[in-house]
Amino acid sequence: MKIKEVTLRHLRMKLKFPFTTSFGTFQDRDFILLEAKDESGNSGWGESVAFHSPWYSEETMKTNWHMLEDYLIPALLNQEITHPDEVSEVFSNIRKNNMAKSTIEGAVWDLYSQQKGVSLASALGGKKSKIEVGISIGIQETASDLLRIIEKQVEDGYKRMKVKIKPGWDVDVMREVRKEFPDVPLMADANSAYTLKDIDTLKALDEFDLMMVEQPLASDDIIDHAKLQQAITTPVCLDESIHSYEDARKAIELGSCRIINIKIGRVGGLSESKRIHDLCESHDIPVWCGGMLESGIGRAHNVALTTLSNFTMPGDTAASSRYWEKDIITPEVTVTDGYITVPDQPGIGYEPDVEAIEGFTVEKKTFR
Ligand SMILES: O=C(O)CCC(=O)c1ccccc1C(=O)O
Ligand SMILES: [Mg+2]
Repeated sequence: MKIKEVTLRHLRMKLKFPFTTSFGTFQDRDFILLEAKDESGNSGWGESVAFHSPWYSEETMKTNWHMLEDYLIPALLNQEITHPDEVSEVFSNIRKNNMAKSTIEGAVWDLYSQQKGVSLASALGGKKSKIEVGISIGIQETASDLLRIIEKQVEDGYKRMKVKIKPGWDVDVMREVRKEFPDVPLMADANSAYTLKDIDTLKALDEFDLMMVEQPLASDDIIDHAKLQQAITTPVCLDESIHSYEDARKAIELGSCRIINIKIGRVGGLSESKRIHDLCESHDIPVWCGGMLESGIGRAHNVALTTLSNFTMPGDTAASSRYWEKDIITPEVTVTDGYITVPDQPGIGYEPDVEAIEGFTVEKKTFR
């Protein structure tokens, strides 16, 4: 296969509800959508999960646009590719910028599976026909607001509740949640809001029988997390700290976590996600698929990845309607009794809604 043409679009979509984490609040979602065309004129789609601002990681929508326009697209255009795993070789002399790389690699995976006539899920080696999903709930004004939201999500069937925490919104809040929902599968995500000085607070979370605490310490750390994991009974899950197979290998070797959240963009694409998945599987480390407030395109890639066997814990890939008044794929991603049915059509399995995409487009550029 050869990529003959790439179109970048800057989209701006309004989130239904503001989403607050320990590092800031998201209201609008600005992101890049990438369409790659092969020699037969088929289109493959990829989404950059980089945010407008460098809060979650150093990458932003603009750094991704720059990397794609000036390095990644020129490197890949007209190159003969027989398998998407080769994309990372084409980019091997370009350091990091994983979310930018993943944007175009995802589109190549979509094209590849269309050409093979199989779903992206089965091209990746996934076997599940439905996947179990949970939901991530941002920091609220009051604990009672949080409790009402959890009540609604439990009613809607979501399989586990993830509550965002930060200093001052942690132990007391989790205690209230546990009191009202003693049996609900529950976890907390700190997005790096703590240090080892807060060890007593983090130890106090052990009382709530959490499935895990996600990324409590620094976004680039695996040493202190290993110390923390020694000191608490709640399993530590790493998100921000894992950018590659090598990071995962070292974290497992050090005992920095017992669970890993895989985000396709953060690790540079689906091929690397699969390698991390396989490594974790061989070490009995369960994985789950994280979310980045994606539109339908990124969401479809997450659904496909989650069909791999070691995705044994519910991920953050909730229904399109949780985020958007109108998504950019048809059908939208829907959740029934906590499950998403995996599409079996070739490629990502959802149809990009080009009219809706054009409606959200702020800027567009085509490269040949
Ligand atoms: O619903 C989602 O897409 C996941 C929401 C979420 O938890 C999140 C959202 C923005 C940035 C980081 C994270 C995270 O998983 O840490
Ligand atoms: Mg997280």
